[in-house]
Amino acid sequence: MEKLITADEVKDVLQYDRLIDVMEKALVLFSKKNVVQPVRTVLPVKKEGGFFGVMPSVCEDSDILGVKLVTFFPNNTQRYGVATHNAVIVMFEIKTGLPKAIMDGEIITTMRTAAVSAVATKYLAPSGTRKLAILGAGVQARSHYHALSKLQKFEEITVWSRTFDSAKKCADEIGGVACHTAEEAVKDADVIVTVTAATTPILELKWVKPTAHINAVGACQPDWQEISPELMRSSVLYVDSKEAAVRESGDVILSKAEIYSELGEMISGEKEARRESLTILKSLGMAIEDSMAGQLVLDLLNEKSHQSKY
Ligand SMILES: NC(=O)C1=CN([C@@H]2O[C@H](COP(=O)(O)OP(=O)(O)OC[C@H]3O[C@@H](n4cnc5c(N)ncnc54)[C@H](O)[C@@H]3O)[C@@H](O)[C@H]2O)C=CC1
Ligand SMILES: O=C([O-])C1=[NH+]CCC1
Repeated sequence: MEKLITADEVKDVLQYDRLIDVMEKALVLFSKKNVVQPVRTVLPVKKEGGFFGVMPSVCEDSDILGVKLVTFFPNNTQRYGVATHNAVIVMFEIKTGLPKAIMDGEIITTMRTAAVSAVATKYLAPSGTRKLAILGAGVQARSHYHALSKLQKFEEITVWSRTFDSAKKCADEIGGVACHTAEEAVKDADVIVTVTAATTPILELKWVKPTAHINAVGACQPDWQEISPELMRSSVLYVDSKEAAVRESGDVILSKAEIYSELGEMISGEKEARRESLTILKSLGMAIEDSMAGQLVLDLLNEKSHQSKY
């Protein structure tokens, strides 16, 4: 094995511009059935109310063979002062199957999830978008602000979370305004991001603009919800993977909402980008996103070492 790559090294090279392009490619490859990837294996870790997820993927057309091992321990930040999501990614040579790198997967999880939401927002946000609302004030709240700001400068940004103090801290960091209620935060918002660890709905149909685009990123278990069933059923629903959405997403399963399209099908023009309708991306996270982001990190480290030599 050639490389062990730390979180700092990943952070040093990974940039949203390149990552957003790579995620767009990953979504299309997946929907065109060029990726072999089972729905995530999830093992519960009951004492901490968490889980251990195993996410392998192969894409022979892009020389990708990798796996992410990820944990979600929702009480970590409050109890132990560490991140709630932790991960490693292992990359293998497609030709020989030899392992080529083990890298930190926390930064990649943080950034690739926001980059996928940026891809969806690029196609689905209404014209004249000016206001972004973020529900949740943790790691993904911040990464979503950074990734979505690559698309445009928002005139207004609001943040709501479980406690006003955490919303205020996040809002101060990103130049937004903290709100006391989710309803207040999403009023007139063109783009809404739900990035909470909530397990019951926090966003209602009657609060949102009829043309809003919502990136629904939390609630990745079949009995967890972030979005009200009425809002799910009233929106044009996009998902990263249909197979995963009907197995893993409580928002999809419990509302019985109809899925309109995978993101990859919409990007490649097989399905419409319904920009002027109320749209939701239900994002669960896919293994191919991690493996392709992992390969991007290897490519960027390679480019960096060449630059320093010449
Ligand atoms: N779709 C995907 O690819 C991915 C999804 N996620 C999901 O995104 C969500 C956010 O992740 P992180 O920011 O890393 O977590 P985090 O632990 O850093 O932040 C979670 C935030 O949710 C808030 N929160 C917790 N319970 C709440 C409730 N009942 N109501 C309102 N707010 C509540 C917390 O106060 C905190 O601000 C999680 O559900 C996570 O599983 C994370 C990574 C990838
Ligand atoms: O894709 C991912 O890594 C995750 N999705 C939900 C929790 C972690």
